[in-house]
Amino acid sequence: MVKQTIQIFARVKPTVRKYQQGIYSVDEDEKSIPSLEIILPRDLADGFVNNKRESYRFRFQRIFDQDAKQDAIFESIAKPVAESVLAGYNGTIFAYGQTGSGKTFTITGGAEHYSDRGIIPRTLSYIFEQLHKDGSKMYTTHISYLEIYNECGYDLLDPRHEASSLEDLPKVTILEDPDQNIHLKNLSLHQATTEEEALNLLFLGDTNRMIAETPMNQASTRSHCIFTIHLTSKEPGSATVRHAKLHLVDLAGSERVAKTGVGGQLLTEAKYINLSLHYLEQVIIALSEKHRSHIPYRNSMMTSVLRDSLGGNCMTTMIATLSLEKRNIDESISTCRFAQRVALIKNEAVLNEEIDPKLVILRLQKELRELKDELAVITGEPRTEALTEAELLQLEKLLTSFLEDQDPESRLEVGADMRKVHHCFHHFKKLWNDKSLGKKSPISAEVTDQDQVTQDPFKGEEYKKLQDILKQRDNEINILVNMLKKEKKKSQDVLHLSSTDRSELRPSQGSPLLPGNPEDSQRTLLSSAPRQVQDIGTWQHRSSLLHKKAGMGEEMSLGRQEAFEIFKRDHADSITLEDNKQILKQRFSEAKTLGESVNEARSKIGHLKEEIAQGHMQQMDLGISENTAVPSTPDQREEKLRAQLEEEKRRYKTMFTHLKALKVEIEHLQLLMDKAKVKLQKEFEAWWAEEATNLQTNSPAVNSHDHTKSFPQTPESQHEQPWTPSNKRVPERPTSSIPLTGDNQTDSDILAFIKARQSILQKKCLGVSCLESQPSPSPSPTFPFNLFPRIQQA
Ligand SMILES: Nc1ncnc2c1ncn2[C@@H]1O[C@H](COP(=O)(O)OP(=O)(O)OP(=O)(O)O)[C@@H](O)[C@H]1O
Repeated sequence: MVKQTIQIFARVKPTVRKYQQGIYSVDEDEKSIPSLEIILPRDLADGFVNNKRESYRFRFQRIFDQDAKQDAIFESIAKPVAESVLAGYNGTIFAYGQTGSGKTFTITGGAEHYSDRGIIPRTLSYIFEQLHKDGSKMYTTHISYLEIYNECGYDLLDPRHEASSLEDLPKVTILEDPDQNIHLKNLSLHQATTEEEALNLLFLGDTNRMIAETPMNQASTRSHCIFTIHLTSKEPGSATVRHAKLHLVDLAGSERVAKTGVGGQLLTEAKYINLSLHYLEQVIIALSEKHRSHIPYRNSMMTSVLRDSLGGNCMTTMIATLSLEKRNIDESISTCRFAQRVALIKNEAVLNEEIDPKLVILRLQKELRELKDELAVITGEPRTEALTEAELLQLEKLLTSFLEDQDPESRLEVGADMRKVHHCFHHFKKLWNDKSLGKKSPISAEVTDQDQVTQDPFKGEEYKKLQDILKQRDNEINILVNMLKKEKKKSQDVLHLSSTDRSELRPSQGSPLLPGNPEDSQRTLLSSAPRQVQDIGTWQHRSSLLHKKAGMGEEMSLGRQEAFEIFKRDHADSITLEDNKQILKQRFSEAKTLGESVNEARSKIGHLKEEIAQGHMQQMDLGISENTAVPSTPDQREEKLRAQLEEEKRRYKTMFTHLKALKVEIEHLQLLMDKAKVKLQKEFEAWWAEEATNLQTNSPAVNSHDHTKSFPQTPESQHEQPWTPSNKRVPERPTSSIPLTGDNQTDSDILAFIKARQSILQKKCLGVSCLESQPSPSPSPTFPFNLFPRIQQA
């Protein structure tokens, strides 16, 4: 058992103005416990009661200041927890802090750069690396991903549901057994045999979370997410199985108080934005107070799920995320106070071991059999059913070893089963009879089987019967072999077909290791044939899921497509997308070159082996023709070849390891890009819908169903006749004719597109030459909509 208090760490998010003067200081003197001092600025302090303290000091295991990178966070915080999980203990890491303080960034990571990977992907990578290295145990890994919103649990990984809102996801409920163990009904567990499979699950869950969120339920802000890695390990031959769970928790934003209109007074506890965080705090308070017998875990779903992590069987770590800007000082102090309380909680982690249930069942079955036999002997009701073939075989073995044993003291143990006892007697009788027959006619021992057949008509019949059975078995075996051959051919065809499909996807594919187009094929890099089939499946599934989720399944009209292209081009994320695309291309070309070298090394190894084998053959031939002994020590040439072979193998191994690492990076980058694409699509859809609604309410052209009404197209005409919701001049003064269809949806699509194009053109115009021709352009002269909010903000 390991007794440990919950470890607390602080992480300060980079502020816009780096290190705001005098707001906080970090004391990380090696001799003392690291502490964070938050200093209330004078003006802020003045506003409160007179005896208000001006600075607060909080102690943490470690404080990560603004420049701390994700790899440092993983090394110091997550790696030790992952190690305990690998050893068989439960672990939890949870991030707590106000909205926007960096919880998601710390737990999952940022979507912009590969180096921004958070604790979850890095932990998965570390765990799979360790599992791969440790050949002494058999491991199985499962993943689950739970979201809790408004006291309801949702399964983010359910493969049958393609959610468009949170309610579409399967609801997860809590069940408690008599031993007070919590079970989550409806939460699916997915086996992941590789890091890649586990990352795909993380990606699926994150996409579900993003798609399901609505403006009312800003998923990451208002909900809690628990990503769990379930690890089972067993030593070969051992009956003991170890189970360990690692919860990686991204809590909802912790801003606990809202400002009321009256004097900015803080609201009371009853007005917590997030009730379950309030209950979490109550559990923490109860646990940190001595002599409290009742801990109110059951008050909320989140505390019930995390029951073991808080004061139970778990190694738990908390990361307090802080956004230390002037306006966030209250929240930051409150987060630190919460952490100080958490640090008082003691956990007792034990190894979760149990005997393999399958072995227990086998043992109990054997015991039951023996007891039944004994009972039958005692009650005088012997069992009448015939012994099974397996039982007879086992008995024959026992008899043979008993008879062959020269020790006069040896015993024949057949248990309390009368059928077996009878069988033994029968066997002995037969032996006895055979022996006495043998004594009577010693010649009989020399008689051949065939002779016996002709001599004894009864035995001849048996012999024929046996021959028939043998023939029958031969036929059966032939049929089965044919079937097997057919199956093998079928599976080879499937593999061949899939790799052909794949090569069609990749126009410039040169070798199985070298996919041609980075955009759609790196994911399968390096995989062997059966894996490739599986990879394609995963990728196609994910890709179609994505497209369906983002509404890309429906065909876009040309106008909408054009608007989407413009939206995409001008979107703030497009630079990141482009950057990642470039990095991806670069990585892919590195992988391609490396793949070529790996292939080269592989064929070189093959050639060297062949040369060595040929050398051997020549020596053997020589030995045979000259009738001399083959030299037992290798000659110089062979030694040289062997040295080259070793060198080539080393080179191959190094390059292969590098290639594997590149593959992981490429896949991660692709996940990031996929995610960014979904986000973009989603934002576009939202914007499009909003524009369409606005147009429907504002435009008389649509409302009146006048098919001949039209819309201005050129920026020039716009400048002459500005269109605003109030003057609605456009339909009255058409400058070009765009016929509308009369169908509300279609018309609003057309109108929204035209508006979008106008706005873009206008922006371009404002940005370049029109500034010169227009004496005083208004910042948003004609367009009533906020077309690209991000651009305008920028
Ligand atoms: N350490 C950091 N370095 C760089 N960027 C960061 C860091 N921490 C947070 N950010 C950025 O700040 C923004 C808000 O962070 P994040 O979404 O992680 O906050 P959060 O606490 O999870 O908020 P919420 O409660 O709404 O989920 C994101 O754009 C994120 O990329």
